[in-house]
Amino acid sequence: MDATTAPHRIPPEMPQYGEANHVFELMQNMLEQLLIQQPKDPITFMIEHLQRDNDYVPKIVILGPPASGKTTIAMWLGKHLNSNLLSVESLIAKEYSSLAASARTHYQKFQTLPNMLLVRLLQERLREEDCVRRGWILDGIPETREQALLIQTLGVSPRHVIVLSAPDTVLIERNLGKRIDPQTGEIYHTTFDWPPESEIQNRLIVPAGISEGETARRLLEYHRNIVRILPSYPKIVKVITADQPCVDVFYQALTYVQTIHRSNAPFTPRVLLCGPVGSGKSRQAALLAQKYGLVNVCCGQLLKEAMADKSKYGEMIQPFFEKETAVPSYVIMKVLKQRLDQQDCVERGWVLHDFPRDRDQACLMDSMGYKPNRVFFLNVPYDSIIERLTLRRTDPVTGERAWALGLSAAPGPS
Ligand SMILES: Nc1ncnc2c1ncn2[C@@H]1O[C@H](COP(=O)(O)OP(=O)(O)OP(=O)(O)O)[C@@H](O)[C@H]1O
Ligand SMILES: Nc1nc2c(ncn2[C@H]2C[C@H](O)[C@@H](COP(=O)(O)OP(=O)(O)O)O2)c(=O)[nH]1
Repeated sequence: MDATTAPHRIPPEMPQYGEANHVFELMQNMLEQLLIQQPKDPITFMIEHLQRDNDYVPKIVILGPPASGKTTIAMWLGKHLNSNLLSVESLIAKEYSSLAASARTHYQKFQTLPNMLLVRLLQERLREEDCVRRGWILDGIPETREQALLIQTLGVSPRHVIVLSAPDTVLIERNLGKRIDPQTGEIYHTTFDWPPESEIQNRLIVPAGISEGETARRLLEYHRNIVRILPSYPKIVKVITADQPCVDVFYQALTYVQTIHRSNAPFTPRVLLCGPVGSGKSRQAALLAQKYGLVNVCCGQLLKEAMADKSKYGEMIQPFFEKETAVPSYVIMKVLKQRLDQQDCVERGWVLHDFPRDRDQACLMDSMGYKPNRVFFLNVPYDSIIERLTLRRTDPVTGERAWALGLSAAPGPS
């Protein structure tokens, strides 16, 4: 096939640049907001969106039955992440908002809000600069599937949804000990979280709606709704047991909200296997190559092939093999570059082993622009390695390795 009909070669720098700068996610988030907000002037909107650079601010929903600790965890997360805590109470308490004023009236009468009113209140709040810049944490919102769907049509999509769970009996018992500081809004508990300062202790109040009957009624309401809400958030829900100390719940929640979900960006695996001889690099490389369609690149094998082909690098390598001395890193890197730049490695990705073997080689590889995006270090006890190496057999024809115990050999490098 001549150069005019050969497929267009994607230079390896392109996918690497896209991955390193999260270009795909950047464009995907901007496009998502563009289609949701439908601004009159898309160009200005896109420029402002990109300048805001708020694609990774917290967008968290915390759901759970009464007394499961939603507000407690939401408050602690809000402080830790410097983000905004939004609950029904905080939304209707908003000042200088006619919407909030009418919501307050309705809430005082019926202790609940119509779905559309709540969602419009939420939309008004999320558009404010602090929520745009520092993200938000919804405490107990949405309460119903209808609210979840309405919120989604507004384009408000959380990145992480945490669902707290605990047995009803535990929650009914727990709620009886709930106390609130009217000055700060902080939540305490007569048994699990009692403030040390006597000044705070003295001013704590017993909140409404914590009696056994009231909690049981709210639990019934919650169980009926939650099963219909969760399907709105496939793949981003994490259930955390709330029947454990608050601090443990908090740290599990914090760990989860700090994870970044896999994006839909095209991903070319560039895997590096490190580890002592006999740790299983060749075997794992062969299995990874087989499973994910990667190119299995064994550095040692490459050097032998270069010598067998009597290529110019092969002639440079030959003397070092004959004298059984280390081949200079820059020569190895040239052979490696030749292989990793081939179309199959660029398109399918690669799994490399037997190189780099030291820091200098790793820095050389990095400086040449070959940056693995997954690195595994195989750590095996010394005795196991000795046993494996004594039992290892290599096929002189195919180079495949197997165990003297008859373990089938995984396919060798390609
Ligand atoms: N993991 C926990 N272990 C023990 N007590 C907890 C735990 N989490 C919260 N609490 C206590 O339980 C009570 C209820 O907590 P919180 O108000 O945060 O729950 P909630 O889910 O927001 O409840 P509601 O939905 O009724 O507002 C508080 O007194 C709080 O201190
Ligand atoms: N028990 C056990 N043995 C393994 C495993 N991976 C590889 N082996 C065996 C197969 C080989 O005979 C020997 C060394 O494996 P290898 O893949 O050649 O090691 P490496 O020198 O490439 O790192 O150990 C493994 O995961 N478990």
